[in-house]
Amino acid sequence: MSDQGLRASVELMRERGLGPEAIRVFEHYFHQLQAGALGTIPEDSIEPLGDIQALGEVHVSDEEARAALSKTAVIKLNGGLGTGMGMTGAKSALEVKDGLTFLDIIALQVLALRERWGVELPLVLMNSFRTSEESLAILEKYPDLPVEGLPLDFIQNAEPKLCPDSLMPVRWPRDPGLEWCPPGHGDIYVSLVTSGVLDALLEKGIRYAFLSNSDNLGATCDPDVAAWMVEHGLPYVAEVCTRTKSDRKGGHLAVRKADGRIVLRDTAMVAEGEERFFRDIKRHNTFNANNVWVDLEVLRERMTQKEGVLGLPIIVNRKNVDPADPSSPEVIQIESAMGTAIEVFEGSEAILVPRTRFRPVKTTNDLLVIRSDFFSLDESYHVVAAVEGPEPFVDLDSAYRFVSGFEKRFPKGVPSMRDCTSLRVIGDPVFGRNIRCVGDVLIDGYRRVLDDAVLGELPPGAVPPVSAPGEVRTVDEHLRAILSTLEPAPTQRTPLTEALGLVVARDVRAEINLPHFDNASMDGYAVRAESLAGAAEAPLRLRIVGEVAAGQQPPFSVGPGEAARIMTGAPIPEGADAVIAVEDTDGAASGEVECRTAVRAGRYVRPRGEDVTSGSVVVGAGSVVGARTLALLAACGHAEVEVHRRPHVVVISTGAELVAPGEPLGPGQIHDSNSSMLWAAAVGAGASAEVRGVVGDSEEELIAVLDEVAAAADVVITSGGVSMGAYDVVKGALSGEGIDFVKVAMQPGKPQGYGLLTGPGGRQVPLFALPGNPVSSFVSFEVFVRPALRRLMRLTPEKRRLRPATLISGVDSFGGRRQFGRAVVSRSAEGTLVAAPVAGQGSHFVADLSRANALFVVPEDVTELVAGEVVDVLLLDPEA
Ligand SMILES: Nc1nc2c(c(=O)[nH]1)N[C@H]1C(S)=C(S)[C@@H](COP(=O)(O)OP(=O)(O)OC[C@H]3O[C@@H](n4cnc5c(N)ncnc54)[C@H](O)[C@@H]3O)O[C@H]1N2
Ligand code: MOO
Repeated sequence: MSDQGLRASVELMRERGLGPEAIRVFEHYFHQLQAGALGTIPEDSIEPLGDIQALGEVHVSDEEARAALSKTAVIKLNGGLGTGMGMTGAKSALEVKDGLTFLDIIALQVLALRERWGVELPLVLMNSFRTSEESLAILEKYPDLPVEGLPLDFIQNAEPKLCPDSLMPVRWPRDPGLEWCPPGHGDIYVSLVTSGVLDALLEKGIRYAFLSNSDNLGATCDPDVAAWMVEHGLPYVAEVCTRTKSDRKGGHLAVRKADGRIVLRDTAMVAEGEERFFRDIKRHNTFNANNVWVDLEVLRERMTQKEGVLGLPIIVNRKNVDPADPSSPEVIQIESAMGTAIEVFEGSEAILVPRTRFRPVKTTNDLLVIRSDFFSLDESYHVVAAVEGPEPFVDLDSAYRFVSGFEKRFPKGVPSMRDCTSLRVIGDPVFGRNIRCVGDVLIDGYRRVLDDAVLGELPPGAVPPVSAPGEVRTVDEHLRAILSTLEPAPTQRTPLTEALGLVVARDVRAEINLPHFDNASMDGYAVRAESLAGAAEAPLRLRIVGEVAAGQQPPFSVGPGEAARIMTGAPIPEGADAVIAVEDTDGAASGEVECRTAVRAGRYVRPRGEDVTSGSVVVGAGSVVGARTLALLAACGHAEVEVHRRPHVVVISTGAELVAPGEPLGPGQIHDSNSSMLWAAAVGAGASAEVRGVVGDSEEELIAVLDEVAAAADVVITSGGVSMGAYDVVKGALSGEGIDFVKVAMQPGKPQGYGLLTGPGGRQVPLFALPGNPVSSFVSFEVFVRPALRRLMRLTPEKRRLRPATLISGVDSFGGRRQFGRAVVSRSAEGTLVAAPVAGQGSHFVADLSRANALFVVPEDVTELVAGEVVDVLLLDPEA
């Protein structure tokens, strides 16, 4: 790697008009990147943060508060585009509450604070070039907002995205705007200098700045924190909140052993293999709320000293040049995080604040809760909960993920959530006006929810119309919930022999004719048909002018009275229009050949384009690649075909009792049979699969393994650890990680977990947590995982066909659960199917499972079937 990449980048930055500080900072990080810096913070270099000041215990007089606020400015990070919610403009322009956008609320919060405390309290946005105009237009509504001598915003710097190998600036002519990225929010310190805002603030006597994200409505400029900072003469204060299981992925503060300074370790800064320490919420028990207070004088001094290079830890972010297109080339974005500046200042402190100061709106689930009556805006435009207790948990289906889909489905406002503990929506119903959610609500499969509906509240003894979380789901509800999260896998050009069983993503056209040229279908002699007129009555002799074998191009032509010896597949020579088979001649190799029959023109000639004409569609989108398709594609000369990518499944078994087959059994131990079984079932369904092995009963170990596999797996299947036992590790580790644990009204397979695991770079990986009993695991695979894999591969039908079969013996079943029994199904003499249930129907009978070739289905409302009754069966093996 040479400095060529750096020179080219700097050149581009100059052309774009970026200032010397921005370029110096880029150079600084570029050299670090070249030197292989990863910006990681190893666990053994830090100690947990330890005891810190809690905001609740800070006592500040009104005078101190006013004094502190009078020297403070509010700066909002406002470059976010809300791409995660399908937005393309400024995220803060989204209407979030009572018809107000984030920016309206921010402006009103600031104006209210000014009035309450009689202070100037400037508000400044750090925009990107894409958010500035739209944001300032919203703030125009507030003529009193601007403060003399200060702009309402400044624009953050930009830098080129780099090619990972050459470190050259990436070129993306399709959309050159995507060749640039902001250098992370750590750039705020540089941009404050380059924009002149830092000097302007200090000139006005503003000494402190409160920095926070504009999508965090809890981040109000709290006078108590300001006063505490002033009282203790602190250069820098970071707000942290107590960490819960659902904050395992948020960055945390820690103390660096080497110099005792506080450092921030964000997700991207975790050393390989150390995820489990990072996620250990007992060890690192607070997270960084990204609300930061800085002494601007100290900042200026430091920036001057360091010529604008604050030296924040580098973050090497790997993305695709077009973030919306995962198949676009990978790039490196050099970034830094605002909060890491904590390590730069001697004497920085952290303060523990209530979670109400961390209320970001990252998803439309968050948006629903904020918009609802669970929260209201008080007279200072602070977001306050209208009722006590935890916020409702909301999980909307994928149709609501983008703001556009969300607005369309709540055209008359969001439901009342004051009395709601959870709301899950499966499917994509449109909600009417004035709807109330009470308790736990699950909406599944509705087309619309009517005006004035009360959801979840039922008179005593009534049967719920839909099941609520924690209660029992039907098999169909659970499958629908799973499938609603899945879309066909991205397409990929794939070599022929790797495409077997995959679905063709776009029509394939022939670029040549088949046959490619007129050729012989018999060994014999190429002739002009007219030369042999009359040969049937008396043999005729033709002069042999040459010979042509398959693979040759004849350099001669065949005239009247002439013949050329020809082999099957060889091109017909010019002049000839038919072939006489060698059997109808004397077989001479040279001189003259005696022909004993006449031939019509075209006889034994396979004309060019007879099979396939160039330009025609030979394999249509949607067809499944099999041996015959491969023959055709290969014949047409295609080495690759564009198909939906084969999903890669990783299988993990859990349980301390498990040992691998081949290992001796200790007391209480059993062999792991689910790993091999689920691996084979996945491969049988068309996926590629790998066995990751056994994880014992440690949550930390499981999380570490999942962190690792989430980087490459397309689907993860775990078995075991999902029921009610004391060591149910999967349920323990993954509840609150996006995985839902439910009971499904089926037997076997009642306890089930499913959800999307978040991997590196926000990759969403479907995870199935199947029950441990071997038969339960197998049946769960058949009923839930196989259809899901088929959806990813775009194979149809997703579910196995049900066929009628006559039971040859009776069976009992639980009422209220759909039973999937195991049976041997065969054909009767009349050709109908008969099903013989295997003897062992318990969830642990592996031998009877292996004997069976079908599952039979006993519906939920049936408790007994007698011999001779007809049941639906799913045949597990293809019929010959
Ligand atoms: N009190 C309750 N207990 C159980 C309930 C319940 O509702 N309340 N549900 C039962 C049902 S139904 C099932 S199914 C199982 C599911 O159990 P887990 O998923 O938690 O699985 P484990 O407890 O880890 O194991 C169950 C069983 O399967 C054996 N096993 C586990 N993994 C493997 C493997 N890889 N290869 C072979 N065998 C395996 C394990 O040794 C246990 O015997 O819970 C019931 N309990
Ligand atoms: O429902 Mo469990 O799955 O009986 O074995």
